[in-house]
Amino acid sequence: MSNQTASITTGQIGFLGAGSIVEAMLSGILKKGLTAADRIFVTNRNNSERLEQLTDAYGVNATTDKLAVARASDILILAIKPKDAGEALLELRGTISPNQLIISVIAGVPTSLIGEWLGVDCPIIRTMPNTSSAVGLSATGLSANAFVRPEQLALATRLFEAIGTVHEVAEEELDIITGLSGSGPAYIYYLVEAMMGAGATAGLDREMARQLTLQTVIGAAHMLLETRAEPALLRRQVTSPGGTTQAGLEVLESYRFQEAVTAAILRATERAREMGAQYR
Ligand SMILES: NC(=O)C1=CN([C@@H]2O[C@H](COP(=O)(O)OP(=O)(O)OC[C@H]3O[C@@H](n4cnc5c(N)ncnc54)[C@H](O)[C@@H]3O)[C@@H](O)[C@H]2O)C=CC1
Ligand SMILES: O=C(O)[C@@H]1CCC=N1
Repeated sequence: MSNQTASITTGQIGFLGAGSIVEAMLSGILKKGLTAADRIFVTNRNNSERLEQLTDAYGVNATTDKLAVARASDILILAIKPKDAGEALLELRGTISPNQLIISVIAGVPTSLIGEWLGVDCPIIRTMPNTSSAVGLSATGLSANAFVRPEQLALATRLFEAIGTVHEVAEEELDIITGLSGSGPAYIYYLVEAMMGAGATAGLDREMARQLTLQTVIGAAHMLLETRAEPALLRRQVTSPGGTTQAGLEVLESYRFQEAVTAAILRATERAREMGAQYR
């Protein structure tokens, strides 16, 4: 089966911001053939070395002329930090027309505030992908404001479906999605760091500990997907009474592992809400 998807737009796609999430999205979008690299324009605050790096790696166009990119983009993807959003979008005031589609990946910042900064009633789709976009495995949530037409929502959905799964949600839920699956890859990497480190500390070759850990994570994810069984049931199937897993889980429980993970996700969600309010 081909990995390629038909091109989703003949127009120009601009990225305001050229950081980690943009690189992950570019990589996924181009791998899937969603559009030609020469239809993509990337811009950032003033780091021309970074722009050159993206041009070399992906063949996209890059410029520090943000206003030109904003004006010429049929789809403008906002990928700047929440703290920079106000300044950056106020700079674009007067350049955006209601015919353009704005897609934001900015954590915490509501569509109402983006529209206010841009000074125009335009279609805005707020999204929360994650960096697994680079390998076509993002878990993305998205929500459209009242100006988005059905075909624009369909286009954005196709764009994110090409780099992972998509859930359309109420806008308030995006803050939870930010804490859960936007930040989520970092929690998994943190666990993997600990597992690999423990394997090596206990005496395994580091590369072998890495391979065993990764295969364990992939295997567990596939078990959850393919059997559709509850994680608690799959956990019990691994846990022989009085055995090694029970001994290990008891230690995790003594460190309140589940409480820690729950608190982390709730705190990240709260932080998304704080950022939306803090930077307005
Ligand atoms: N990194 C991640 O896993 C994810 C990040 N996000 C969101 O994406 C946004 C970007 O995050 P990262 O890529 O991680 O950040 P980053 O720090 O790697 O990149 C930010 C980019 O914005 C540019 N920038 C700053 N001010 C600007 C301005 N005034 N005009 C134009 N460009 C400007 C910077 O030059 C840089 O290229 C954030 O709002 C974040 O919440 C969303 C999903 C996942
Ligand atoms: O850490 C952050 O704020 C961003 C949003 C989700 C992932 N990274």
